Amino acid sequence: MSVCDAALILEVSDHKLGGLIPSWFHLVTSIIFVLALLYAIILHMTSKARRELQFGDCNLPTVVWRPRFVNYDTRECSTEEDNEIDLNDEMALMAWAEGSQREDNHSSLGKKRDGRKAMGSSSITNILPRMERLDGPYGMYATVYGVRTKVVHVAHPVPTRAILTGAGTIDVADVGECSYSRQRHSGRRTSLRGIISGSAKDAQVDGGTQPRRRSSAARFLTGSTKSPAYDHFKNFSGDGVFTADGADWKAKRASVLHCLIRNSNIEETLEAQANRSADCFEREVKAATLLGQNLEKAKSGRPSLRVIDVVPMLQRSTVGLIYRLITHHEIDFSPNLCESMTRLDTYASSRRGDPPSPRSSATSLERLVNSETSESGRCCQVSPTENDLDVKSLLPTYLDSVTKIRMIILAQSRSFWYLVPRWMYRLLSPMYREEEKTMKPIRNFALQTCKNAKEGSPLDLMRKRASHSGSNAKPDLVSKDLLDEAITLLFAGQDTSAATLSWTLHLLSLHPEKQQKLADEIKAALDLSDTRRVSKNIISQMPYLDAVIKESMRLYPVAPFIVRKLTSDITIPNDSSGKERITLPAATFACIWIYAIQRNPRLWHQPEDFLPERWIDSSLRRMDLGQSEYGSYIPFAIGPRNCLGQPLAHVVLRVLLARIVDKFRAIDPRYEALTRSGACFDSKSLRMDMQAGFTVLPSNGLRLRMESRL
Ligand code: HEM
Repeated sequence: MSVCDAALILEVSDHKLGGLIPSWFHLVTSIIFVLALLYAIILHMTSKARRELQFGDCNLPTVVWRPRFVNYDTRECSTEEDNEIDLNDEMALMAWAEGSQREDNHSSLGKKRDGRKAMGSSSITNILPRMERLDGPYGMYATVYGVRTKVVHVAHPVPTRAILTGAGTIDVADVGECSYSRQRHSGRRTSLRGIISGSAKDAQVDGGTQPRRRSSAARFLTGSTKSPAYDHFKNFSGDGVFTADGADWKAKRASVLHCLIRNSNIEETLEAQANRSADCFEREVKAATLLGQNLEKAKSGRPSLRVIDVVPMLQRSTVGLIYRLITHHEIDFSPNLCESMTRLDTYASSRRGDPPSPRSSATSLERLVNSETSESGRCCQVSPTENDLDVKSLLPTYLDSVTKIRMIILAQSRSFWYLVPRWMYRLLSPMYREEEKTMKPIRNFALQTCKNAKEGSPLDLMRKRASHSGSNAKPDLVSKDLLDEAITLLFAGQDTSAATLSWTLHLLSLHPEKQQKLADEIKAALDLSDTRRVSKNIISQMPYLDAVIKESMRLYPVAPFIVRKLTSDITIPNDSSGKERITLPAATFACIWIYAIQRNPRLWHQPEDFLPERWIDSSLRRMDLGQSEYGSYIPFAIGPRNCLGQPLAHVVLRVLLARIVDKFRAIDPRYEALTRSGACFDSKSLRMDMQAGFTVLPSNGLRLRMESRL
């Protein structure tokens, strides 16, 4: 029955009743009718999409997923709850540890989170049990998101390879025996048997004897794209290389690679800059520890354990690194020691009633930090220029804002607003207003970065290339393309490295014996160099360092999932029979759960354990099917849109971690208290939650005691 029919019936009955039905009644009934009709249309579309995924060639268990009417929740940033126990207070910690032993609830600290968890980390951490329950081919399942957006969830290397690189897809034109499109990957190929069975066991490197496709067809391409799955990033990174698509992306990626990564002296620059960032981190940790100890003494008269949150310190040192790399503007972003000491001095004097003497205290702290810092750990403090001051003053709000924007963007993609047109989101959503407010400091910082870029620096070189110069931009103006790229590179270069190092320190603090093993390896390697600076050459002599970083990125890939939209049907063999096929239909979104692939028990032996040895010990290596099947370990993604900064990250992570572990012992006070109390506990229970952003940091920071090794 149409709306007109309904109106006619109402009119007729109204006529019969002699016009007794009031006009508001007509209005209300019509509205109800239209809404019911709309609902029926939505139901029809949703079930059609569901049928497409559930039956036919796709054949996946499918659930309908309703987006939430949520706004971004600022409580995500709150640290109050985790500060319930003062980690600086030894007595409180011991009481907690003893209490935990009695109640066996030592996981409560750092784990007690309410409904907020449901927004982000739980959907990442629960993905494997959900897949297990639904039992689809390769563990895949599908969701209809909103009305008819089809999403396939993947945590297995076979569909992952097919989606991200095009490898392992079946030529649908072939009948009878299956033939497979395959590609070279880092010089090796996966075996057909492995692909068919879906088991990594059989997917060893082979000699490439399987049939190859003769004609060049779209199937050799990846068959997937980022657009429009990443449109909700557009307000953040605009048309930078991360979000651009098609020819624009190709030109931008080529430009960034040319100007930043393939720069002739990038290796030396990177090594020097990474060591400089390590110097800054070291100085900051020492200053914060001393400052905190003095503050505590001034407050209570007794010494404290001095636990510090290392996440913002790592963020400052990594943002300094990427900033210097892309601008050639020499600056470090450590907070001013004098200012901090002045604050402490004023506080102490006000308690004593003395007049404050900021200068003497500031100088003494500076002297103390420098005296405790080895030759290599001293930052060269050049007198700041106006440009330095400008960009330094923007840094604190910049870092707060990038931390927050990660959560806003994720919240938006999981909300109702993701499904409506962008203009509607901009006009009506309070989340958009929050997003805009958060973007202002990010744009200001990136703008200042572009302005400070020196002649010959990567940003300056990009400014002169067609890909980034903008159509009408005057040479002295910053084009939108360049600004977008600066936002992209500053974020991609900083957030990912800081987060990876945070997770690595977190895991090492929960495994002191492995930390010691690493420190011994670093010491042996650095003892051979007179400066104690880490070079690429030294890195190559530290296999355990490499293994620790790999293992930490396996357990905590900082981009826990990535999304693509399929541009053509993707047909792969079904894992149960190998002869049947599954076709993921074009226009479907694929969510590749990197976090879940890298913890998949089908691929990894003791998947939840922190076991760096698995990367070195040949007998352990053999137990990990994931180590030999391409697509099982993908913290940097694979395919044409893999991480562009991977070569940089490789050096930065190793130099920084080696320098940090060489200087400090990272101690988790909770682990220490539980050990001292004699409790029997599993260190996994002390692992931090992940903050719900599109990249993941430890929720509520990472509070450690950084004890000097010297
Ligand atoms: C621990 C360090 C890093 C990790 C784990 C990491 C991880 C990733 C991942 C998983 C992607 C794919 C994202 C997606 O498809 O949604 C990606 C893309 C990207 N990464 Fe990284 N990254 C790291 C460091 C860096 C650094 C240091 C830079 C640059 C200076 C960088 C620049 C980029 C860019 C520009 C892209 C987009 C590439 C494109 O779409 O063509 N990354 N990264």
